[in-house]
Amino acid sequence: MSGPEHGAVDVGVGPRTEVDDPLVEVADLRVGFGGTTVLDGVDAAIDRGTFVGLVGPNGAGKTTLLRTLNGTLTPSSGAVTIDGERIHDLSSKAASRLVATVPQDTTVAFEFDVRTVVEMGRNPHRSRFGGWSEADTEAVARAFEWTDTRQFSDRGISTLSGGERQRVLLARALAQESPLLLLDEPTASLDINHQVRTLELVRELVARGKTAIAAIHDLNLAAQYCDELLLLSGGEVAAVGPPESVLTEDALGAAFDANAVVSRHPVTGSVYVTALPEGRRSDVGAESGRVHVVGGGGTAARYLYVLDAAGFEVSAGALNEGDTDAEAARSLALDLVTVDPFAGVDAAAREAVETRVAAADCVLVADVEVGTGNLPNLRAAANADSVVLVEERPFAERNYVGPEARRVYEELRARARVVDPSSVPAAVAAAVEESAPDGSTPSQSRPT
Ligand SMILES: Nc1ncnc2c1ncn2[C@@H]1O[C@H](COP(=O)(O)OP(=O)(O)OP(=O)(O)O)[C@@H](O)[C@H]1O
Repeated sequence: MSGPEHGAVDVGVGPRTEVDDPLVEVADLRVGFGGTTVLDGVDAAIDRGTFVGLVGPNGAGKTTLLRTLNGTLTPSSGAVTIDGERIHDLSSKAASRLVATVPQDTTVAFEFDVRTVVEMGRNPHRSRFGGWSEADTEAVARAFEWTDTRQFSDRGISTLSGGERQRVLLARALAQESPLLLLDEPTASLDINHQVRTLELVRELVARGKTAIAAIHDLNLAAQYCDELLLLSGGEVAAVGPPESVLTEDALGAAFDANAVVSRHPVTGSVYVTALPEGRRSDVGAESGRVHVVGGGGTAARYLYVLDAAGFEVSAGALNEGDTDAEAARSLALDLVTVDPFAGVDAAAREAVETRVAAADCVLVADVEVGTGNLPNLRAAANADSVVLVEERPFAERNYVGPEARRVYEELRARARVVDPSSVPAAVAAAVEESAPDGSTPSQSRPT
């Protein structure tokens, strides 16, 4: 496989072995436990300087593949070659000079202090009686700095939180200075800030020539950060290639048995997967009826995607120009009412919103802040003739700007149906059906 910077890539689905400059080659790998085959004929070739995301459902074999790549598990047949060396023929020290691993389980068997744990990353480079070199000191210092863990260096490893421990084990792996870095769920216990920092760091290391393979459950993070994805399903490679060629609705349906809509993220531009509730896959693209969505600040973007993909005629607004939800609506070519940022909803925009609300078979109010900018939208929703759905958030947690905002929102909520986020598409479908009784067709034409 090759990263974007490596020129032409084959975007076809299915295992590929033709790459420009492979660091890792996996040939017909079979791995089993007892009588059960877990990896069944896996082929892969991974270019230097590529960040590959290993994705797939629980039990697909991602961890097993990583543990076979680093030599911990021995395959029943097939081979793993890293930098021209068959990994299973090497001593564990020689293998550790080629591959470093950040494991999923961050438990460390003994109570070491953090500095000692990070320094262990240098063991593969040191001779039995060799002292501590300048290169060792520098590698450890860099690893601390990159992972923002120096402040833990004197603490016992077991006193750290799961996320802090994960960063320390990343530091140990970086101190190892191997050309290949394996990460098993590197963001699983990290807060959102450290998730992004960790993946940005991996990207930076990859830009400097390292090759990284990470098992990542979050398909959207994987799509955003990885050059290529390898989708494992039932121990086989179901698809491999750039994220947009791997994360297709059909491939996700087959591998995860999931009802998913694939679109583009309005801010990052990467492929974006939204899981739909069970049982609605057959309705993708098949729904009809008009839905007006009140959102703002990114609260509504995913509903705009999901409802549009389901086939509804969706309008949105009024939203500030440049707002994340406005961008999402625009990228989907939805019927959008916008106002200039901070200008407020003027009379023309209010009328445009009221026209759309009146024409809608259902109005959906996303988890918005209740403030001056949104009041005309919320008033229009409160006066709608059709079913109004409000995404639930406890009153106490809402941010009201003034008593009028609270009054309008309470009025709205008193007449609206409260829905939880996972049931929005189903609730909209039911609401639209109610507004078109006896099989009549819900409205389809756009208000002008
Ligand atoms: N030591 C073992 N003994 C027996 N079976 C095992 C062992 N390790 C893994 N398995 C089985 O192999 C299959 C693949 O497991 P693996 O951990 O590689 O999947 P995974 O894709 O990483 O899953 P997850 O997403 O849940 O972490 C599973 O069915 C698992 O139960």
